[in-house]
Order: sequence, then structure tokens, then C-alpha cells
Amino acid sequence: MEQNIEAKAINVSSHEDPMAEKSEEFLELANGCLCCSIKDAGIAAIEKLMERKGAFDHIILETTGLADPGPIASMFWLNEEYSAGLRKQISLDGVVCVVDAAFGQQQMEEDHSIDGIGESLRQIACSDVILLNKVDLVSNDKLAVTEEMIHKVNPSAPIHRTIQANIDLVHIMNIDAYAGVKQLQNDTFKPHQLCDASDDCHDHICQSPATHYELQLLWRHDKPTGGDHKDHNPSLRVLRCKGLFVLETGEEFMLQGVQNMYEMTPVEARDVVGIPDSGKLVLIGKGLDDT
Ligand SMILES: Nc1nc2c(ncn2[C@@H]2O[C@H](COP(=O)(O)OP(=O)(O)OP(=O)(O)O)[C@@H](O)[C@H]2O)c(=O)[nH]1
Repeated sequence: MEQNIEAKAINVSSHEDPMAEKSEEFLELANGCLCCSIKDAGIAAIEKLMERKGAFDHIILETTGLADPGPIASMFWLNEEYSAGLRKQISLDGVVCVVDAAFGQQQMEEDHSIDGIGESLRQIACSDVILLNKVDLVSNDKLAVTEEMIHKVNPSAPIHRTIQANIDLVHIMNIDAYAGVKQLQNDTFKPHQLCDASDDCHDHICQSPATHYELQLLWRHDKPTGGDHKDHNPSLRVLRCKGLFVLETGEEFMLQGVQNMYEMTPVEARDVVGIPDSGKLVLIGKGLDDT
């Protein structure tokens, strides 16, 4: 299934599939803006398909080159709003970004000059796995430079060099990059562990070990300095965060975050892409130097 989600309509049919019968689903986006419309339209289209055709093994959503993956990822990242009915069956596995080895470096350089965080950098920052594709077309030196630039933007995503995007699927599917979310589906999940800036739920999550730090960073745009002083930076943006907090008691909590939405869960699965082995917080975004 493929969606051209920047078009005015969403097409969730498969043109190649001769068995596809009349499965065309064209959905008008209310205002043509993906980030504002897909929350309802995209989920609705997938739900409709699932009702008619049963659950899918995987749904691969390919955005066009200019998409900002943050809002899309946070929408598919299961939260309370989406955890009823069919929506319960959809969860976000991970975000994969394909960087063109021939032009990626130039694109990143240009995008650094656009408010320091142009689209290519946002896409890399929000990714859990990166494919550096077309490596047959450039020198090893250029590859190394491009990899270094990618790594600076996103130190936690593994980078795979590919030709024709050829890669073993184990690296890009079932990667569980948003692990912890599955716990939302069982009865022991405590509500309000997954919050965003619009939620009036800060009081509920204050037991969370890292909450104070996150509140400052994600919502107040203050760099925590360790003392009472707070370094306010309105242009500070966290696009993606992951981390492992180890309490003195030995309890471990995993942090997952997309933009200003985050979740803390007790560690169950260690085998998660991008989660450090020992206590560490990885913040990917803008204005975070020296934080
Ligand atoms: N030499 C070489 N060519 C490639 C490789 N991958 C894709 N191509 C070719 O590059 C051309 C453009 O393909 P892409 O860059 O993948 O284009 P696309 O995916 O439509 O681009 P988007 O609009 O960004 O999605 C096609 O002719 C591909 O066959 C590669 O690894 N090596």
C-alpha cells in the first residue's frame, strides 16, 4: 500500500495488484495540508481498508521528499485518542529515511542555512534508521563526509550504505523503535504517561523520574542548567528524544519522544533500535548545544 500523502487526495490502492478489485480509496484532504489533515483522513483510510480487507502485516507509508515526519510519526504513535477499536491495531514501528549519497551532503548544507533546520535535517533527525543510498555513485571520502554530517544531526540512528536501496528487511522492519508503546494496549497501562503540550496533564506525570527535565526542555524551551537559573531559548526544539534512565533502586525507564510528545515506560525490551545500553539521554533537535 502506498500513499502520496502530500497530494490533495490520498490513494490507498495498489496499482500493481491485479487482485486489488475495486479497492480504490480516494480521500479528500480538508485543506490540502498533510500535517493538519492526515490525523483524521489518513487514519480513516487505513481503518476503512482494514475493515474491508482484514488487518495488514505491515503498512509502509512513503512520504514525498518535502514531508515533515514529526507530526506524522506522532500521530501514528499510539496514544489514548487512538487506542480504541481498529486504531488499537496500528502502532508505529519506526521511521526510515533514505539519504541520496550523491546529493545528500549539498541538501543538508543548504538546509542548515534555512533556520538551521530545513526539511532534510528534520527528516534525518526524526529517523530511527537511515539508508545512505546510491553509494556506487560517489567516492568513499564523500560517503564518509556525508555519514559524519548525518551522524551529527542524528547520533542514535544506524546508517546503512545501500545500492538501489537494497537492504535486509530486518534492519528496517519490526525494529520496535517506539517500543514501550505496546504497553498502552494492556490493562496495566497508566493513563497520561503519553502526553503532549496541549494536554493539561502535567500533574499526572510528575512522578516520572525525568519529568522535570523534560518539561523544561520540551515545553518551556528552557535549557536546564543544574541550578535555579534557566537558560530560555525560544528557538530550542526537540524533534526526537530517546533515553534510558536508571534509578538508584535499579529500576530502568525508557524514554521515547517525538517533538513535544513523550512517553516514559519501565524497561521490558532491551532490543530496541537507538536505546542506549546504560543510562543516557539522546536529544535530537535545534538549539541544544551545551544542554
Ligand atoms: N546508480 C544508482 N542509481 C540508483 C540507485 N537507487 C536508485 N537509482 C536510480 O536513480 C533514479 C532516481 O531514483 P530515486 O532517486 O530513487 O528517485 P525517487 O525515489 O523517485 O525519488 P523521490 O522523489 O525522492 O522519492 C532511478 O533511475 C533509479 O533507478 C543506486 O543506488 N545507484
